[in-house]
Amino acid sequence: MTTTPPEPALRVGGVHRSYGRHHVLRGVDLELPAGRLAGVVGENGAGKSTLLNILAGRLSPDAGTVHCPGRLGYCPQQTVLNPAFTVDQHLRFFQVAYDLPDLKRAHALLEVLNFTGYRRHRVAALSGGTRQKLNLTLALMHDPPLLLLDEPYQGFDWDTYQRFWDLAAELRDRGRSILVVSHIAFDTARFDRLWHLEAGRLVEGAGASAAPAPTPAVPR
Ligand SMILES: Nc1ncnc2c1ncn2[C@@H]1O[C@H](COP(=O)(O)OP(=O)(O)OP(=O)(O)O)[C@@H](O)[C@H]1O
Repeated sequence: MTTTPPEPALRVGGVHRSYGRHHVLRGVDLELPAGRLAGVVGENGAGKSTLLNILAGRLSPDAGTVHCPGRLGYCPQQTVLNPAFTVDQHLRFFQVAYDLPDLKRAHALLEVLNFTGYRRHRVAALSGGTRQKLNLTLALMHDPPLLLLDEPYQGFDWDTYQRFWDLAAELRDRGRSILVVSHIAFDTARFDRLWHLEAGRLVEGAGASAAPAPTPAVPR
């Protein structure tokens, strides 16, 4: 009896994207199986956010295909939060948008990321790191099979940075696929696969922007 290999969570082929005459992506190919934690690193301006926007369906490629059979969670580099609303109100809006029966998972994520105490605080009054915790929670709270995370640990303190990686490992172990995009990758050993976005294409391996875990590797 032959068994069909499981469908990858994400399959990308020959993606090109230009802004005017600036040809940013020049044939990106990528396949992400279920239950993998993968990274894309690249210098500032390499096209990482452009790629993630295309994968998330927020931007059209000029050419190429993106196949993603399930739901996805997208954590954008720029938080899309309303400063006038509280953390709880954001959770409620996204509960409706995701059609979730309850907020159990969202509240568990608040605990994991250690910001339950801010539930009634308005976004305007939150620190940058706490806003990013909310940004990440909104991307994860519906527990999708594929996560696209753009600079997800920006602004995190050391403890939260560690909590982020524990959470990512737990999601991976539950079969979720995670693609983390960053201009710099400490702790490269945490990734099952790592690509470098270079001259508009993905090159497998650490590449110039990746650094082995320095001591101390504290993100700022
Ligand atoms: N809307 C736009 N119009 C014109 N050029 C753009 C636009 N968005 C991005 N670019 C350009 O495309 C290139 C890639 O940008 P992108 O934001 O994807 O890079 P990045 O790798 O995510 O950078 P960073 O690490 O600084 O976030 C840059 O040169 C940028 O100036």
